Amino acid sequence: MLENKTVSFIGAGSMAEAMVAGIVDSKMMEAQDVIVTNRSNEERREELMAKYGVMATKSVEFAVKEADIVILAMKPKDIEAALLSIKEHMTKDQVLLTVLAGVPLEYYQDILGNEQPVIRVMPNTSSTIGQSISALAPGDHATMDHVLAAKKLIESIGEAVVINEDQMDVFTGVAGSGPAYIYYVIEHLEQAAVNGGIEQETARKMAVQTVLGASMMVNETNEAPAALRKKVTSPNGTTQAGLEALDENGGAKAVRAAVKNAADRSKEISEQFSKKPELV
Ligand SMILES: NC(=O)C1=CN([C@@H]2O[C@H](COP(=O)(O)OP(=O)(O)OC[C@H]3O[C@@H](n4cnc5c(N)ncnc54)[C@H](OP(=O)(O)O)[C@@H]3O)[C@@H](O)[C@H]2O)C=CC1
Ligand SMILES: O=C(O)[C@@H]1CCC=N1
Repeated sequence: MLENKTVSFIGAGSMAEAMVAGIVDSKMMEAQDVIVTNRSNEERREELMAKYGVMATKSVEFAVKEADIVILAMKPKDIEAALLSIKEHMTKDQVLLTVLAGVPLEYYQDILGNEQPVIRVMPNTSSTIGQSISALAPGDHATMDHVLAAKKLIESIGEAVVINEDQMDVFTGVAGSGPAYIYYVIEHLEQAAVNGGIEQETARKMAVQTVLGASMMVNETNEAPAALRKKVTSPNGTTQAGLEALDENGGAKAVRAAVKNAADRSKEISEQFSKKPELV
C-alpha cells in the first residue's frame, strides 16, 4: 500500500528521527522515499541523511510538493508558522499527519481549510525500534482510505490503534509520555542495585531485563498483570514487603498522578489552541 508513496517530515527532531528510523528499518518504504526538512539546522539534516539514507532538504516547498503524506513534527509553539509555510503547497489529495501533543484537529482544519484531510497521531520514541504504540485520530475530511494508508504507515513503527480525538489526552499521558516513566523506573532500579553493592553494568542489565521480562510475560501469557503479580508474591515474603513499601510510598497514586498531569497538560495545550480570535 505504501509502494511509490513519499512521506515528508516537517521537523527533524527526536520524534521525527524515531519515526524515520522505524520506517526505514521496517523496509515498508524505500529510504529515498522519505524526506525530512527543518528551518535552520543543516548539520541535523546531514546527520539524518547519512544515518538513514533519507533525503533531506531546507525547502519546505519541495518536501510538501513531493509528498503523498506530510508529517508535522515540531513543537506546538512552532505550529502556526509551520502551517502557514506549507499551506500554499498542500493539496487535498495529500494527507497531513501531525504528531504534536495537544494541538486539536480543528486548529489545522481552520488554518488549512480546503477540506484538507488531517489525522492526529500520537506515537512514542520506541518507534526507533518498531515498538511504539501509536494512536490515530482522524479529522473531518479524512476518509477511510486516508486512515487505512496512515495506519499502515504508522504500523511500520509498532502497534497502532484508531481512537476518538477526545481520548488523545489520556493516550498521550499513558503512551506518548509513558516511555519516560519506565526509563525513570529503570534508572531507580539500577541505582538501588548499585547502592546495594552491584557493579553498574550488571545493575543496568538487571533493571532492564526485569522490566523487559515482566512486559513480555504480560504480552505472551495474556494473564492480567495483577494475576502475574500475585504469582511473584509469596505470603510474608520479600515481594510482599516490597509492594507494601510501594503502597506506603504512594506508588499507585504516583503512576496515576503522572498520567493525569501529562493528560491535563495535553488538554491545556488544546485549550490554548482552541481559543478563537476575539471579534472586534
Ligand atoms: N519526543 C517525544 O517523545 C514525542 C514527541 N511528540 C511530539 O513531537 C513534536 C516534536 O517533538 P520533538 O521531536 O521532541 O522536538 P524537537 O525540538 O526535537 O524537534 C523539533 C523540530 O522541528 C523543527 N521545526 C520547528 N519549526 C519548524 C518549521 N516551521 N518548519 C520546519 N521545521 C521546523 C526543528 O528544527 P529547526 O529549529 O531547525 O527548524 C526541529 O527539527 C512535539 O510537538 C511533541 O509533542 C509526540 C510524541 C512523542
Ligand atoms: O513531552 C511531550 O510534550 C511530548 C509529547 C509526548 C511525549 N513527548
